[in-house]
Amino acid sequence: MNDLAIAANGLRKSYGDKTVLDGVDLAVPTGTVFSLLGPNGAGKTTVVKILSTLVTADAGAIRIGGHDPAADPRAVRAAIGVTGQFSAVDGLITGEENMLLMADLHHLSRSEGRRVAAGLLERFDLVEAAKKPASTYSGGMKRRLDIAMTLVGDPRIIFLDEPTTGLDPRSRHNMWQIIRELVTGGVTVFLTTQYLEEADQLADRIAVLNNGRIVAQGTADELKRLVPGGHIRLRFTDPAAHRSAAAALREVVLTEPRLPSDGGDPAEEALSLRIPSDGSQRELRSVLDLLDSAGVEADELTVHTPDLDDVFFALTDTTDIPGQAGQPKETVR
Ligand SMILES: Nc1ncnc2c1ncn2[C@@H]1O[C@H](COP(=O)(O)OP(=O)(O)OP(=O)(O)O)[C@@H](O)[C@H]1O
Repeated sequence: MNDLAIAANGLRKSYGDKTVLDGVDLAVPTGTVFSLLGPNGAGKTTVVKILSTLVTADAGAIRIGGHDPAADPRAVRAAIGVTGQFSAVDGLITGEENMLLMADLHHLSRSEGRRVAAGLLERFDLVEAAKKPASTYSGGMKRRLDIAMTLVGDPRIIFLDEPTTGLDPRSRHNMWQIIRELVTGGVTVFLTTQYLEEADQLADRIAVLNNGRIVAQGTADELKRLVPGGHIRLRFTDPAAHRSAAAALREVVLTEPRLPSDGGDPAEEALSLRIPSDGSQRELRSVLDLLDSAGVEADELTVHTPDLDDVFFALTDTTDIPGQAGQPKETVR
């Protein structure tokens, strides 16, 4: 069993009469990626701020790299790196100067600072841009520089608060690669993200935060098993074929009103059928057999297996989305 890089028990935090964290427990083994998911305002950034000594908790026991942030914030700060939603990069100076500034903050000697900065600029593919003002960098380059700056102090635990928000898919994949390499090097990563796919790709364990509490915690696969199974979706262009199929499949088909925010074309949706299914060959065959015996052919057949989106919508309330108050994304399966 790994040592815990991050351990928190019974974290509580209120601002005025608003309870932001209402008894949060977290355990992150050394050398793993832990992802905290939650809707906007769930309290993710507050957790990161507390664990990284920027804010004090009202209650709870915390250990970061074995140190208590309340009793020994310096030891915690020496062990961690934090890359927040708002970058530490100074746009007025060059990438290299930003790096050297960090080296100074970490009390590295001039020559050591230059060596570390050069190595990290190389590693993050910023050598060509190093002498240009950081304000001229793309979003992805700024984010890479931000992480490179975080690594100057060689932290063993890194907090990444929404590291890929606003990045294009290529930059996002580059960032994922960087995170994987950090973990291969033994670093522990605590990641908050709005992208469920990101947690799915990177995290060893995921916790879902909602209304100040952890409502589920586990591996991506464990979380996916918490929500009802997937479904087969059939689409038709011919209303008569749709009617025949609905009659043939009436025992198994799901009558499911689409939610306004699902964004599908209502006319198209009206010609769709959903059949709860585990996506197995046996279930697919029985649906196809029923369609065959009714003499109808679907224009499109897709198999939907539960993903983290389903988990997220099932476990977090969505009261801030008009038309979706308190409902999961898919009402029935
Ligand atoms: N300094 C503060 N004073 C008062 N309220 C605060 C403060 N910081 C955070 N909050 C409130 O605490 C709640 C949680 O905020 P937090 O930033 O932790 O959420 P989040 O999950 O990170 O959200 P997002 O995904 O939008 O960044 C919000 O309702 C926010 O308004």
